[in-house]
Amino acid sequence: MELIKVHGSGNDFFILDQEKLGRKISETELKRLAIKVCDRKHGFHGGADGILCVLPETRDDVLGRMRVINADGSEASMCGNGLRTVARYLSEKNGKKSFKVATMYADLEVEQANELAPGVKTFSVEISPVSFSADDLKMHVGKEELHEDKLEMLSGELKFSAVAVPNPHLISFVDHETLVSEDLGRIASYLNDGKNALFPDGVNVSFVEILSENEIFVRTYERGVGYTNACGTAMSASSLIYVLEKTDGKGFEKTLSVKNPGGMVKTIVHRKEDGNYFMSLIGNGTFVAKCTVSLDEALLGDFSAATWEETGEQASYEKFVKKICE
Ligand SMILES: N[C@@H](CCC[C@H](N)C(=O)O)C(=O)O
Repeated sequence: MELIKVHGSGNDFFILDQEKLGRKISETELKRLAIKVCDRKHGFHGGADGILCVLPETRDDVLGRMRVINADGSEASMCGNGLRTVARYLSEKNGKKSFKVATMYADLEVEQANELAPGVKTFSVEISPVSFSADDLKMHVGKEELHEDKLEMLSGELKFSAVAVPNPHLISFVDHETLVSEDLGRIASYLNDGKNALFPDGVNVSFVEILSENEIFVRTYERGVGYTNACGTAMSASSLIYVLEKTDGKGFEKTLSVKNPGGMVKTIVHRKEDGNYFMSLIGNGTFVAKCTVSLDEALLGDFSAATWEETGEQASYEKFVKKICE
């Protein structure tokens, strides 16, 4: 089986192209594969945040389908950082620069963009559909929507907004001290324990610090994963809430820099004529290594005979991160 180790802002994945596998991988195998391969201690080459399974599509403008399997084997409806890497994969496979990728709930527009820095392949992807409704969020907080509201059961101080893009996100604007505190882990691990009444299906939780008018920092604890270097849908959701709550709506169609522990992306928040929102998420789609591993051995967690061939792209990405941190 061929795998490609990829990342978007340090949010890392293995791409598995179902078409190249030769046989259909079963649901049980896919879940088990994600758990085994992604394990940070015993997985393949340091593990990953998830597996991105690429499946064929027959429609002309849709070049493929992306399925997102989190490190714990659960399936997510979307993955923004992952979609950039899948967009790049399908772009190179089909020799096209602009097309659509099917995801669980929508066919999303993707296109190659100007490189963020020399040697850093960059893609822009659509993040949508957007919903604030408790039903779509599978949220039970006694309110239909959450917009900068307190949730006393989580914190006496913090205010939260909730939005599905379409995976669920809970967002709080905080000061720097709170951003780096243990509060994020405490709140997010409780909300993702599978037992709590507020988000029984879990939720991605982000703390956001406003750095300047056009710059925010987003730190995320992901459902099904834990702390990540970055979460693309969280950065898009945070950008939307930022524009709605902190710019009096003046931030639409403006490019925002979104810093994260793994690097930086750009976002643009759009409002359509029908009043609906969508975001453009622009950032790296880095291929770290091309790998081969036997599926049967991977399912047993045995990677002793696997191969790992670095592409050399990571060096350019690290140079880019060094520059933005100066
Ligand atoms: N890292 C992703 C989101 C992956 C899915 C998430 N953990 C969930 O369960 O919703 C991103 O870049 O958006």
